[in-house]
Amino acid sequence: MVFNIGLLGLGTVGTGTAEIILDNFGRNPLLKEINIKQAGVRSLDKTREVELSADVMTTDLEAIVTDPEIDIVVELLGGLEPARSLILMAIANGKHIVTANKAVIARYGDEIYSAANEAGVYVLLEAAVAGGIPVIKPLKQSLGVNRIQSVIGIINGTTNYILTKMAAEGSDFADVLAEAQQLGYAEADPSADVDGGDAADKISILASIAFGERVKREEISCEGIRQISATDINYAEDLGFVIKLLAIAKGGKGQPLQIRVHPTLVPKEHPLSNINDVYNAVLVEGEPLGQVMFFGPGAGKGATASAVVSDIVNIVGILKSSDRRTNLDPLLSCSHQHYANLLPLTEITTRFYTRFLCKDVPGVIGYLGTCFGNHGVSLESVVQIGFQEDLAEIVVVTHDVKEGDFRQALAEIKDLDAIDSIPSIIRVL
Ligand SMILES: NC(=O)C1=CN([C@@H]2O[C@H](COP(=O)(O)OP(=O)(O)OC[C@H]3O[C@@H](n4cnc5c(N)ncnc54)[C@H](OP(=O)(O)O)[C@@H]3O)[C@@H](O)[C@H]2O)C=CC1
Ligand SMILES: N[C@@H](CC=O)C(=O)O
Ligand code: NA
Repeated sequence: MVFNIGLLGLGTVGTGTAEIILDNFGRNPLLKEINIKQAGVRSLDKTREVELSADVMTTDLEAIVTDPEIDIVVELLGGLEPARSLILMAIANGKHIVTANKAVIARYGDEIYSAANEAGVYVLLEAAVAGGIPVIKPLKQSLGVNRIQSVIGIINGTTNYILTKMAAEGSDFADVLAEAQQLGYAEADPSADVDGGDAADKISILASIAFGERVKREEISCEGIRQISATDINYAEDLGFVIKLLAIAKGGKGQPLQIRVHPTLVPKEHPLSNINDVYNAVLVEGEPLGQVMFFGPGAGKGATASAVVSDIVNIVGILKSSDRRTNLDPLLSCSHQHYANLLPLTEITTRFYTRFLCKDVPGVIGYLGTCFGNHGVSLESVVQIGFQEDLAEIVVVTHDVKEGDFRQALAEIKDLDAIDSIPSIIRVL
């Protein structure tokens, strides 16, 4: 049998996908039954790393998603439009979908999965979260009977690459970002990586699967890494931490979910502290399983294409074994009905690292302690690290506190005469 694929996009991931399909020796035998019928791109004049015949290449993407001979549409364009409309049009034409596009699923998953369920087609997206690491399918299937308590991940390769190089080599932020772009890790608009939006897209998808509810993407609190300085990386190191961009989803026991993305001081003995470069990791905690961690390459051509093609092969396997399209496998499809209630950030409990620049007047540490005490914030450590010109640099790490109480204490501290500025506030795992 031959299963026809329509590729939308032949960039980094599309090229990797075509390469695996065309070079099938020693891989899953089902690959031999997969044919790339069309590949849709923006420009036919670009030199391509992969050779596809001229009649396969097209700029007419609508013709691909409406082609009656195409069984599976593989969306690797990125961005919201035309990706969303093409996916919906493909579904309306009875095509199964494989996509790596977390941005479109995080925002339009509701619309896309409702249409797919109606049409009796699959929308598989293993490549959309943590690139080549199997995490979507394991969460849905292998871990599906657990009550999930938390999903904590380093799920953006670009920012992990940048933070690793800044910490290890003292590299400049802009230089390392350019390297990550060159290596094909970054999004077309890299601010999605750097400002945390890509990780927020991904954690909204993971949380939705782990906790069985839809998540409104716009409700996820999200901070990126632009403000992380060499000073904080060095102080974190001295205090026994590394700085990572974490995506955190916690819930269970009928409580509202908390979902957030922010740079975090991770203790060096924590398993996530050792995840470096473009590698990603997702730490899942559930009952009765306990902890399990998924680790591997989170971006890049081959790694991401591995997940894309595995999803294609999954659908081919189903198509070969059944012709009843209306009975979707519940472990591969999405049947969420309601939206989760998210806990406001002011209600979450976490530790904080805060760096203050203070006028070098007697008793300043005492003033800080009093303000924090007024709001029930207890301190794990207070260190006067050094001086910046004539200002004393003081670093405070709190115990677990409610974020709202901590912010109120900071508002009071900002008004103290002795405080010049508060250059950094970073949560601690
Ligand atoms: N790169 C990575 O490591 C990873 C990427 N992803 C996701 O995979 C998807 C693809 O990413 P990536 O391969 O890096 O992106 P690229 O920018 O490298 O490739 C995009 C491809 O889509 C084509 N394209 C884009 N817009 C249009 C349009 N309007 N009309 C026609 N063709 C269009 C481009 O055509 P042309 O070549 O002619 O310009 C190009 O071939 C994104 O959703 C991304 O988030 C997921 C995991 C990892
Ligand atoms: N830009 C993304 C690509 C994979 O999803 C990343 O850096 O992780
Ligand atoms: Na994945």
